[in-house]
Amino acid sequence: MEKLKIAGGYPLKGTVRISGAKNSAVALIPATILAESPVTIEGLPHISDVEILKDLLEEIGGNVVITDEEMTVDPSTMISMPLPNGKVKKLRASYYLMGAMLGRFKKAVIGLPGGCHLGPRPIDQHIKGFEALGAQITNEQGAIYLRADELRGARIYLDVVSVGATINIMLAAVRAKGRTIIENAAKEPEIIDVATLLTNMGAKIKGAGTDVIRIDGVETLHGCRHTIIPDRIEAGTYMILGAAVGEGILVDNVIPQHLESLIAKLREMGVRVETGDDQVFVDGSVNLKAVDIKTLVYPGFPTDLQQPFTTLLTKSSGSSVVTDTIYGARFKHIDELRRMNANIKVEGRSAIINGPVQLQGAKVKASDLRAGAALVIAGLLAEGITEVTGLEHIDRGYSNLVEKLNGLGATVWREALTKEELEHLKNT
Ligand SMILES: CC(=O)N[C@H]1[C@@H](OP(=O)(O)OP(=O)(O)OC[C@H]2O[C@@H](n3ccc(=O)[nH]c3=O)[C@H](O)[C@@H]2O)O[C@H](CO)[C@@H](O)[C@@H]1O
Ligand SMILES: C=C(OP(=O)(O)O)C(=O)O
Repeated sequence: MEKLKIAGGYPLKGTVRISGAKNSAVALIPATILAESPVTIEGLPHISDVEILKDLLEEIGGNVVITDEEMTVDPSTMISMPLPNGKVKKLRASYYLMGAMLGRFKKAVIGLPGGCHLGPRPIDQHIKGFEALGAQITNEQGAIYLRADELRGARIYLDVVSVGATINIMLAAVRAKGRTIIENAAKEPEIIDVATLLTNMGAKIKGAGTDVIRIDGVETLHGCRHTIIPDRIEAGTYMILGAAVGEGILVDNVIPQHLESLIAKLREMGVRVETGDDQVFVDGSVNLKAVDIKTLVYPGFPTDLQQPFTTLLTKSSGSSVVTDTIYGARFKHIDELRRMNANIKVEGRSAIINGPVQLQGAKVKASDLRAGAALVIAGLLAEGITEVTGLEHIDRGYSNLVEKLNGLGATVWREALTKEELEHLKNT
């Protein structure tokens, strides 16, 4: 196991290129199960979620080849192998195996998903959708058993706007008989990306990106080639970092429209942000004003940027309030930021940040992926050396992090944990 060491307190500048979106990749890869011939996905991020999904597709008999940023999946030899335990527990998106295997094989056994611990993360809306399509579902010892004689299109109203449920229902419904209508669907760009892949595979989908999606089921789906959209959360993380320690950072390969809520907030703080067709320039060498943020479903401020943004607010003058309406307990990074001298209080679903403070280097632990991003930015802002453990979380979602940061002039490196540190981590 390793830790990340960061020599903080130095300004960064230069260009960083954003990788393909994690939250698209982790749905596109399971979607390949639905095809009858090979599918190639381009622009893959180098992240552990992708590696685990590759292994899971191989476990069910798929032939998967990855060369750098491209994955080709031949799904023709796949079978509906039960996956009740093991690697499915390591990521959230293993729930997409349910929709895809139900769509193709009309049966699946998938262990309940893992992913970031952000408080309760139920999948009742996924189950409600599959049942409406005609599946019988039971939960036995932590695994979901799904079976259908046939899938029939249905009108499904989501009680909660859910990215995962919207995509999962879409995955099953493309192979159902007749029309499915998903109402109160989520509108995140990753949903459009998955619908684009499925459409290129021969599916009939209208309305992805709006809150009503119509799917007309088809008999077969075929292979195709697809390029993943840029990761708006990775891009947003580097934009926040640019505002925190940047003296001019160009974030390249980004769709600026996907980040309008963040751009508006950065400008409200006084940060200079300029947008091009597929680039965003951020200059943070200014005094930052305190602002409030409230996370919302897309196109509102993304919950996945809340934690990194909290770090930025430690540098701004005044009192800022961050409210997470999606995950009310997504504040595990706060205790670690406090160790680094941040002045933050948590009250219910909100964190109140008083700034500016000069963060100090410390030994901290990432409890989840974006907590990790928050601590890395804190380490770059802090005086002295910061050591971040819990890298397995960061590796789930940040492609080539060390290389990208050092490319901007940072001094960041990975180091093996000592025996004492390993022992200490086991006991905490
Ligand atoms: C792999 C992936 O794409 N992960 C993203 C996805 O997670 P995920 O798809 O798990 O998140 P959802 O959009 O489903 O969750 C949104 C809210 O709905 C609730 N809910 C969800 C499903 C359900 O059946 N019942 C229910 O009550 C959740 O507890 C949460 O409060 O969207 C989240 C919200 O933008 C992001 O933080 C995650 O990065
Ligand atoms: C919460 C996240 O991921 P996941 O849903 O995969 O746990 C995230 O990407 O911030």
